[in-house]
Amino acid sequence: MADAHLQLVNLRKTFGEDVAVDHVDMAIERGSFTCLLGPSGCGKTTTLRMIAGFVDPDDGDVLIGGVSQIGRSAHRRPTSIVFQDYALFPHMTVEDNVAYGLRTAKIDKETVERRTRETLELMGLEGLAKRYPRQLSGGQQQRTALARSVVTEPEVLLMDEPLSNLDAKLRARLRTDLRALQQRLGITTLYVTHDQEEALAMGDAVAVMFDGRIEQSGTPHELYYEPETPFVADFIGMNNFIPCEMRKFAEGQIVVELADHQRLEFDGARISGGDVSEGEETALVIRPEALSVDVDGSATAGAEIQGSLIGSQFLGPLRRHWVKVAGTEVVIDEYDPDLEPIAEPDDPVRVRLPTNSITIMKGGAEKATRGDPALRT
Ligand SMILES: Nc1ncnc2c1ncn2[C@@H]1O[C@H](COP(=O)(O)OP(=O)(O)OP(=O)(O)O)[C@@H](O)[C@H]1O
Repeated sequence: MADAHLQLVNLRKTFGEDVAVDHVDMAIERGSFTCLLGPSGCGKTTTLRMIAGFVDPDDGDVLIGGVSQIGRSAHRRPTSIVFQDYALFPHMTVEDNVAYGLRTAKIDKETVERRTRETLELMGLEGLAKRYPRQLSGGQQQRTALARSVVTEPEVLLMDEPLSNLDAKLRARLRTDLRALQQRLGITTLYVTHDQEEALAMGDAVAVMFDGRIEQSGTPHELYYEPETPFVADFIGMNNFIPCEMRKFAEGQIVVELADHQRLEFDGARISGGDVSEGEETALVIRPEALSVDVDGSATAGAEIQGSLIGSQFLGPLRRHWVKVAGTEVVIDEYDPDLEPIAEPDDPVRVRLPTNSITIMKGGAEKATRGDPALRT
């Protein structure tokens, strides 16, 4: 990376027998907003705490601006952290909470006052300066916590699920505010979340973590459209995994066979996770919105498969269909407001799979069988 500001090199942390963080490498660009995304217990917070200096790694390095932070205590690192519960001092006003970090750094009174005032203004908190945390809404507390973290002008801002205590509407709005603020400050930010929608909406880059490891890093667009592992394909957005066996795998021609012996032929498809050999169990991975369903099934470009309708639901902007294909439940979203129910349950239907939206995922067969219980028959 051209200008990696924060770098994690082979970072590892165990708690007894548990490997919480397993050889993690990351390079975070200066001024960028990077999300560390993963399910509960995958090691996100431990990674953040190692960067901040609250947890010592067993192995590896944390570099900021090329300088190792190992052996430096938390308050000597050029980092600042915003916690999920904000951790505001309840007995201090907003103003004193914000000024706290500057006062403990023994900065002169005038500078403390000026920087506190500027930061309160930046956060739109100037009218609340004399209030106590208990007199603030959740969103205002969150902004105060953020103000307290940026007032010391850290090089790297670390955030651990800072929006998760807020209701859904406010959370969605604050994403935009937070992102705008980070861009104005140009501060390198690592943001931990388990919410994939939040990560896609906010991150310049997203690193997906699972079981202590980084499964894949990339832009939100890359993670959504080019998942490299079954975990990422399943975790980011909704995806169908249709188990199949590779029958022919050659340049310009791919033939797969489903469990009910239907064959599909494509002249090309995205292959993910490595080559799939002939005879290998694999899965077709395809998004609900890329599929379409038809009763009469007039032929179009791309592969088609037969199935039977399980049911349909009207969901406002879309109609969602569940179709059983070779023993697997496939979800299909059609974004057409005029769409009427296409058939009755159990009626035969034809599902179209546009070739350019299919990923053949090595190792996907296992995911397809384990799968999401909601998608299993
Ligand atoms: N101080 C500790 N002592 C023992 N085990 C710990 C400690 N801190 C974390 N762990 C374990 O390390 C693993 C990773 O935890 P971590 O909190 O980093 O995950 P996380 O992805 O942040 O999860 P969440 O989203 O639920 O906060 C978990 O199995 C957790 O139980």
